[in-house]
Amino acid sequence: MYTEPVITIDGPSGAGKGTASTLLAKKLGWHFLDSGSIYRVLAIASTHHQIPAEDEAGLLPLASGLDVSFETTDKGVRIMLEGEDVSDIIRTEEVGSVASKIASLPRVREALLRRQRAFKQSPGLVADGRDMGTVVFPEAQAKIFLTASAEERADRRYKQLINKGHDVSMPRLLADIKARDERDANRKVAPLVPAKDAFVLDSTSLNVEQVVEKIELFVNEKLTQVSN
Ligand SMILES: Nc1ncnc2c1ncn2[C@@H]1O[C@H](COP(=O)(O)OP(=O)(O)OP(=O)(O)O)[C@@H](O)[C@H]1O
Ligand SMILES: Nc1ccn([C@@H]2O[C@H](COP(=O)(O)O)[C@@H](O)[C@H]2O)c(=O)n1
Repeated sequence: MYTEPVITIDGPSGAGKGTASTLLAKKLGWHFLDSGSIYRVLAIASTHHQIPAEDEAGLLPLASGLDVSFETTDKGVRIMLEGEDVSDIIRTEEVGSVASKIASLPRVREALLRRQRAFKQSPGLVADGRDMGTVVFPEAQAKIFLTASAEERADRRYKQLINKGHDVSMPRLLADIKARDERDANRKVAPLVPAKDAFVLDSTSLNVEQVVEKIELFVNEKLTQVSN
């Protein structure tokens, strides 16, 4: 039976997954799923509704009925929560940290599965996250696990946030990233691990173009194997 092709790019925060996935999806003309943004939006919604990040039963209805939409505008894709544009505020490390606490709750993850799988549409999907290749799209034709040292990732995030006018402290950022890595990698459900059949790519000393080039080589090889 025909099924739309999927490329997954998983890895820790700041490894460059979103950057590489967006470029790849654009080149292929495929859809793109930034699954982390869904956890981040849920983190904002939990704050709006005053539900603590540990309250799984309280968060469950919020996760199941999350009123999030992705709207394409002149300023790129805007992420809307309950009609409000949250594209910028979801990017802070504080929101990432709450998202990572919420993401450790098994029933919340389960409730978000269908929403993520709905992104798999013709002509294909590039999906970025932590468990895209292991849990959400285990059938994906090409799986990449993109990583980089924590110091390099913190440095990239620092520059990104400073450019957006945020006030950030580098030692705090590095500590937050390490804490998030630890939580994501050690949770019981869908931990941050490379899929068995993933291409593991360390981008610490690679620029964006080099990363995309290596991913494209791997993807082309995989997609050719599938079509033969
Ligand atoms: N290879 C690279 N070299 C230098 N900077 C990079 C590289 N890849 C991405 N960046 C920059 O690092 C920052 C973080 O990248 P990006 O948002 O793609 O990471 P991510 O893995 O998707 O993070 P998260 O999972 O937290 O969303 C961005 O400012 C991006 O431009
Ligand atoms: N597939 C995913 C994607 C994300 N998470 C959790 O959300 C946090 C924020 O993700 P970003 O990619 O936007 O940084 C992340 O730290 C994870 O805890 C996830 O569990 N699964």
